[in-house]
Amino acid sequence: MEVRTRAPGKIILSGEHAVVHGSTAVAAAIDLYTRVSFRLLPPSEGDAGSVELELKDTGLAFSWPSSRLKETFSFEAIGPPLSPTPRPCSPEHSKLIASLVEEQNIPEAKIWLRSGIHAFLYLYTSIHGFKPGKVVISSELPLGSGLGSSAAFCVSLSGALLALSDAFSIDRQTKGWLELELSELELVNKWAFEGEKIIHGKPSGIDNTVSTFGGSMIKFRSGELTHIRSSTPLRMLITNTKVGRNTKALVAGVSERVLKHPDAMAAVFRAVDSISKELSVIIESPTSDDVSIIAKEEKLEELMEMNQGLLQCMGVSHASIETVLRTTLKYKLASKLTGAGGGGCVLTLLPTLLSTKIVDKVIAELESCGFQCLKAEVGGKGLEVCFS
Ligand SMILES: Nc1ncnc2c1ncn2[C@@H]1O[C@H](COP(=O)(O)OP(=O)(O)OP(=O)(O)O)[C@@H](O)[C@H]1O
Ligand SMILES: C[C@@](O)(CCO)CC(=O)[O-]
Ligand SMILES: [Mg+2]
Repeated sequence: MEVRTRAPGKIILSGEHAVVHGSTAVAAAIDLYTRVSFRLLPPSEGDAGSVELELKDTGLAFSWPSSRLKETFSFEAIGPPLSPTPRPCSPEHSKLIASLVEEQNIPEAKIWLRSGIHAFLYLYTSIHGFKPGKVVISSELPLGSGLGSSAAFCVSLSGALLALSDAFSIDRQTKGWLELELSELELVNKWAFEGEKIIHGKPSGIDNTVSTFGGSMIKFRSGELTHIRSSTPLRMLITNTKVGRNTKALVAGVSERVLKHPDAMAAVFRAVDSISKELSVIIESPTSDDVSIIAKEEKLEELMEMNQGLLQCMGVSHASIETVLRTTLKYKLASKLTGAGGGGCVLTLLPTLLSTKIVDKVIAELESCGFQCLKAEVGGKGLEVCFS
């Protein structure tokens, strides 16, 4: 039996980084997905089989003989890797996994894949031990660009692994895409969070939570999710600066600034918290006509600009992001970075009454700078599962 899963990426409308330090953030799923297919392989005679991973986006495939995994994890200090409940990857466990990743000779140019492969091995062996199996992963999301590719990777992977485990009492004969029960989604989210810890270092959990549960829009603070409903659909342009960056390093950079300037940074995080709270109230506020829609969108634009200013204070903007901000401002459009920053993606609010002609002009100018503009629906389903 094979299981397929898909989990969405996300945009953060306000509160990235500050959310790691306890502030409120507002985010939504987008309709770009990471997809996983997984099947357990029958061991052949005289051979215990292998755990195989194919990463379609990079054209790379990896394989670990089950016997090699067994031998590595026989190290007494960590005990068997199988775990019925989500738990963090201990430093000893992490060292053993790092040695298994090391053996794979990942090309130097793709060394950034290491953390994802590390998370894969941790989740696979924790949920299925050394059982041979094959996992194939592909994504519509740009990787390492602020749209939550790491969370979509961990959620779709955890969902697929759990769907073929004893942890789920799901009817595997049902055809088509299924949404899981709340308790099953919660379990997926917890495992995905452990995977995100391996990739991000110190994640807030917002990305995996949005990817797991989806919904129209969410407010997130200290692990708590509240669904909010936008009274008018928001149109966002996503511009990928194509400048590569790494969330773990950016999150660590902000923590260093907190150590150096604790009072100033606490004030910055408080300001972000207020912005996110106000943003969520405005998003939910009813609109009756064009005048009230324009007023609402102007407030949202101002809050996005204020949040961007504070992200600059945190040291996570980038010259490429500033170029996008300057370009969209020429058309009186407000933008902010989304996700970890340092390059990656920028959000621009496209007001409801903005003409298609202007949108096309902005996109053409941004693309002439070498950036890539993406159109994505804001809000949508979280993790889905399909058996075949
Ligand atoms: N489809 C995929 N195939 C292989 N590895 C992936 C895939 N998606 C994510 N990854 C892993 O996640 C890492 C990118 O995660 P990172 O958190 O830096 O960026 P992001 O999640 O796209 O952005 P943000 O965290 O700002 O939303 C990659 O380096 C890789 O290890
Ligand atoms: C930068 C950050 O706030 C969002 C990354 O999408 C990190 C996190 O919350 O885990
Ligand atoms: Mg990430």
